[in-house]
Amino acid sequence: MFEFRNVTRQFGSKTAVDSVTLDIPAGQMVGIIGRSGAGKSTLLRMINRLADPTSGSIRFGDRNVSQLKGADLRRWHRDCAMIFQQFNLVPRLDVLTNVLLGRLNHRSTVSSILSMFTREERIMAIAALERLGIEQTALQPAGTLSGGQQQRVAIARALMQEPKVVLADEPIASLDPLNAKIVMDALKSINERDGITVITNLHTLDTARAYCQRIIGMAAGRVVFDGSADELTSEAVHRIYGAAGGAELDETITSTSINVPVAAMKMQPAGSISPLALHGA
Ligand SMILES: Nc1ncnc2c1ncn2[C@@H]1O[C@H](COP(=O)(O)OP(=O)(O)OP(=O)(O)O)[C@@H](O)[C@H]1O
Repeated sequence: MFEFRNVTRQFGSKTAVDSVTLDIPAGQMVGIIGRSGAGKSTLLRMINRLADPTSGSIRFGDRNVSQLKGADLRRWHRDCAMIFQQFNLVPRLDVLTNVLLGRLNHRSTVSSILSMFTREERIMAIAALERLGIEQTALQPAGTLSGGQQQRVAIARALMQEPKVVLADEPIASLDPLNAKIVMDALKSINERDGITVITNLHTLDTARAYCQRIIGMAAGRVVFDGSADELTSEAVHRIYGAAGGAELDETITSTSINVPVAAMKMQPAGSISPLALHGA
């Protein structure tokens, strides 16, 4: 269970996250939506301690996440895996080794430096790749894979951590609709099958509606919506996307068109704007 209490993060005079108070029970799949600059990434980064709150606190069970240091912080990084828009793999290392790197926080420094992974860990890594449907890429350099495959490797690496929480920062923003669906299906499976809490930033409403049991809408650093897909009315959509700009907003422009048939996407004339180009609109 996460407890956010008046979490605020300032960068100079800019308030990126403004007094956020939330509870997230274990096992939820939560989508955070909002315009570019609404504070979504900063909120996620504070959970993973890539940024610290200027004030307020984030607790997970009996741990005060914002105060963890040393071995406790390393344990937190093990329990809280993060997936990024740009995958963050080591491109020249093979896929299997990239996945095995997810075990580093489980190991002593010496065995990590020597890359001494056990047979069990290698079997576990192959099983994770099989689960994501990319075991045939195990020996390829990660940098030679397509974006969708690389994101699946990143998810396999996250699974190797045996985390309690997976944070995903715009995990499908660089992907075509078919790969976006594969990656979101994988995150949903991690949530439903393994009971892992998943918190993901999404630029797009339709994805949040389709995959997340709970949607949190942010505007100008504040939570302006918190509810289910059914509760996300057009009035709520305007509160989330309109508050920052005031412009009239058509819900379709926040869509990845994850449900658009791939054939239809391919039929677009060269040079036309694909729905994906509208990310962050
Ligand atoms: N390291 C930083 N230094 C200065 N300002 C920052 C920093 N990180 C974020 N900001 C500012 O804080 C605000 C929120 O940024 P954040 O990246 O959290 O938004 P976001 O909703 O994730 O946007 P996007 O969807 O574009 O990633 C923005 O105005 C941004 O410019």
